[in-house]
Amino acid sequence: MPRKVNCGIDYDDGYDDDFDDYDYGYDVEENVKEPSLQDTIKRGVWRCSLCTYDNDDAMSSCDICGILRSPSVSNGTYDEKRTAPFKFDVPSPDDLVSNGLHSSAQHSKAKIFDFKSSRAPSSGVGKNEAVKVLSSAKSSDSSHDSTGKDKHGGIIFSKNLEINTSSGFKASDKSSASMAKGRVEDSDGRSVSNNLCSSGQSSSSLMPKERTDMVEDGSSLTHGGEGYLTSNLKNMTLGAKSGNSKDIKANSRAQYKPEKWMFPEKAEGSLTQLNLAIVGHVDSGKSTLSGRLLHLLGRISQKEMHKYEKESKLQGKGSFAYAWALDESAEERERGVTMTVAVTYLDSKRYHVVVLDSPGHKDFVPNMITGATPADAAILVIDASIGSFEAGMDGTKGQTREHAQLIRSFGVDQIIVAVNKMDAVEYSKDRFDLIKSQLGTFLRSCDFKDSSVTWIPLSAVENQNLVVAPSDVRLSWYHG
Ligand SMILES: Nc1nc2c(ncn2[C@@H]2O[C@H](COP(=O)(O)OP(=O)(O)OP(=O)(O)O)[C@@H](O)[C@H]2O)c(=O)[nH]1
Repeated sequence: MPRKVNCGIDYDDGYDDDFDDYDYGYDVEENVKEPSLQDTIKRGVWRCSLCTYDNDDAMSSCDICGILRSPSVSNGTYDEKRTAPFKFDVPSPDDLVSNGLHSSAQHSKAKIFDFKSSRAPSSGVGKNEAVKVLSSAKSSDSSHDSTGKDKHGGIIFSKNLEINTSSGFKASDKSSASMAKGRVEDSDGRSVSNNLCSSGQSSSSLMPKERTDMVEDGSSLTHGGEGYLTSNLKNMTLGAKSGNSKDIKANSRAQYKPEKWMFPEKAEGSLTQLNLAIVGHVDSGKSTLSGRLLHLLGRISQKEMHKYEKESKLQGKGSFAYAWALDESAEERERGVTMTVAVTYLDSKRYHVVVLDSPGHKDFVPNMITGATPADAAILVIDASIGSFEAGMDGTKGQTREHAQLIRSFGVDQIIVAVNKMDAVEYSKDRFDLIKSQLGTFLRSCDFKDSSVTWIPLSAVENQNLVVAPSDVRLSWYHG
């Protein structure tokens, strides 16, 4: 179940109390009679057919669960006979929420990415900041401008990444809102991913895709890599996700065609949602990278960052300051380990990028599966340090392998490999090339095409190759 990461907006209601973050103006009174349906209709609200929340008449979808308002409810009138036509042989309302409504614009044009961007939330995902996925998995109960040139990778979000999407992920405005996701047991996830790599079948032969390359500048989508990290998201395109015979849910989704009224009217200028999973072995720096990007792109203010730095230092975990923006729970912060999928977003001119920061620890693979399933694209974060990359590639314990397999099984066929912590290996080209060679072979066995993988050497801690070209001379061999 997703939970928003609370960064960016301070819900100060003007009263100097301790509850500014949560004060929605609802004073609890005892013995207050529940308003009847008729009462709510008169008040200019409509009641959600799923969760029964009384929404303001102006809302086109439920503020709590995201279910669309039935077209039969209009102009303040309510036709009781015509409630939402959910049938048992079609996905439930929860499926609609979890599948997402915005990403379902499968034929939508791909647009150029620009991260200089706005802080305004898109209509697609609620007005708050972010969500954090709290899986019900049992384990969680335990204790700028891009001008890429080179042929390697890119500054992290930039060129050459074509995103295919068939799913979405609608984050409701309320933290408590349930974002129902299918619960996938660990064993299932593992067997699916294992089968994936052993199938040896080409995804394209199994699931012909409608893939529409609509990069506005018409630039090539061939990979090899160019630019810094953010510049590699600029050329993303949206189409149908590429699947595989073992694809977890592509088939079931493909069979179902939502009716027209189920899609909210897309306001002019509204953004298309793109779900970006951040995955990788434990401690590879996923949260630090995500936090750094949020900060660099203006989603975390300087003031908030100071707060995280101060608090993390006080707990003797100064190096986790950026990760704290994503890892919010006391336990996650104390252990320095992400346990649930943190969800936040970045807005570009065209896309509302929902960032799904996944846990890397093997105990939390079920959480990763639950939270990252709707991914349209992924950043696979690698720890370049000696021994750490090797640990992630370990056949039985390495989550680099497992996450790559899982992401592919979710239908994601384009990834950015963020070779992080390059500072720890003196930005060595040899180390980068070795990682690229070994991991590249494995990714190929998972049915990732070379042309769909972008490689970027970077350092989240030293802010190298994230949103601008690297300044450290030791990375001069990289021509991003
Ligand atoms: N030297 C160096 N350390 C880094 C870098 N990025 C992250 N780290 C450190 O790596 C440690 C783990 O970082 P996290 O961001 O928590 O890693 P994670 O992948 O999110 O961890 P899990 O979600 O628990 O798997 C922290 O001490 C970070 O400071 C980097 O670029 N260079």
